[in-house]
Amino acid sequence: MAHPTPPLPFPTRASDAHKGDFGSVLLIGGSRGMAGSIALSSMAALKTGSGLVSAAVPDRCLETVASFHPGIMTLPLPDTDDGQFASSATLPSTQSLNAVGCGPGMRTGAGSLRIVEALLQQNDCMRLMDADAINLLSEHQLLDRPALPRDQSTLVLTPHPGELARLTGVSAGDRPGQIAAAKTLVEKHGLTIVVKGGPTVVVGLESAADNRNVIEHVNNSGNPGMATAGSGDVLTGIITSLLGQGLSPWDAARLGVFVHGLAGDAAAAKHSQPGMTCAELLQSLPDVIHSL
Ligand SMILES: NC(=O)C1=CN([C@@H]2O[C@H](COP(=O)(O)OP(=O)(O)OC[C@H]3O[C@@H](n4cnc5c(N)ncnc54)[C@H](O)[C@@H]3O)[C@@H](O)[C@H]2O)[C@@H](O)CC1
Ligand SMILES: Nc1ncnc2c1ncn2[C@@H]1O[C@H](COP(=O)(O)OP(=O)(O)O)[C@@H](O)[C@H]1O
Ligand SMILES: [Mg+2]
Repeated sequence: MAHPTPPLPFPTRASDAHKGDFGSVLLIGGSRGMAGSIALSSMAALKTGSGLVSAAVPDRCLETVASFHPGIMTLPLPDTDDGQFASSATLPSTQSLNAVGCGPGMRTGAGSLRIVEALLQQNDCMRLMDADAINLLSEHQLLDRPALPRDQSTLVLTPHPGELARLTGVSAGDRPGQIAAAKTLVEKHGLTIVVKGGPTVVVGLESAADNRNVIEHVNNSGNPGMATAGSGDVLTGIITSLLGQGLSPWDAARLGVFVHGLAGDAAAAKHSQPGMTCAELLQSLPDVIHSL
């Protein structure tokens, strides 16, 4: 069946390519009770082409996350008795990484705060913040801190309307107001924001370096069957994977939401909108990439 046109082609592979050509990415998050979230992100990164995928998780979640997929490498960080990052947890070195995705299922304790604060400083690395990483930006007004590096053009945020309401103060029901508030943040910090929903809108800068023109892109794939737990965690992995494969934040965000929506459409066609879950969304990724 014909599908909508992708905003750009999916990265292709040279015949002599090796895994180092497709990026090493790190997903940070999860907590006891929400280990599935970061596992979903990690599996989505693997299924959209990342060469190497590691998940940094609270120590006691390691076996759970590792057992979801044999391709996921795991990195245990110190944790609290209730299974979230402890205040002694630090951001792993980003030096050998091509992209980092942070936030799903992480909760918002002291360790998570430390990690997000450190990640904000790493503007030489492609980064995505979702879910609790965004909630920490809101709770502690981290984007307003004087120590924030001015250039955040390597940062992508993927809030759902509830998270964007916390970040901007504009209520989740006011879609035009939310998009306008996202544009203001983009203009101020140079970052890219994926305003999730039906349809998802990507807001970014025309040219991150020297041009402050804010532009938007409305995604044309996806369906309400995707309003199911874990859908957004899958998107986190997809966009992080594409960032790690060398796409710009603007391209990774646009292609990522397109592929995610297309996988949602394939999952709904096979399993129905009410019947599809994040598992079918994830499983559909290889087929839809094949169809591009
Ligand atoms: N398997 C897992 O471990 C899962 C873990 N998850 C994690 O659970 C934590 C909490 O995330 P949630 O997103 O559930 O909780 P939130 O409290 O952030 O979001 C839910 C609230 O946001 C508002 N909201 C969300 N979407 C909206 C929309 N389209 N229109 C209007 N209002 C909207 C509503 O007020 C809703 O009650 C995060 O860390 C997340 O990553 C979820 O991703 C679900 C799956
Ligand atoms: N009505 C809808 N139409 C299209 N896509 C939707 C719809 N509702 C939700 N989605 C998509 O599903 C995902 C939900 O993300 P999120 O709320 O973060 O889920 P979770 O945190 O449970 O993983 C987003 O990518 C969003 O765009
Ligand atoms: Mg989410």
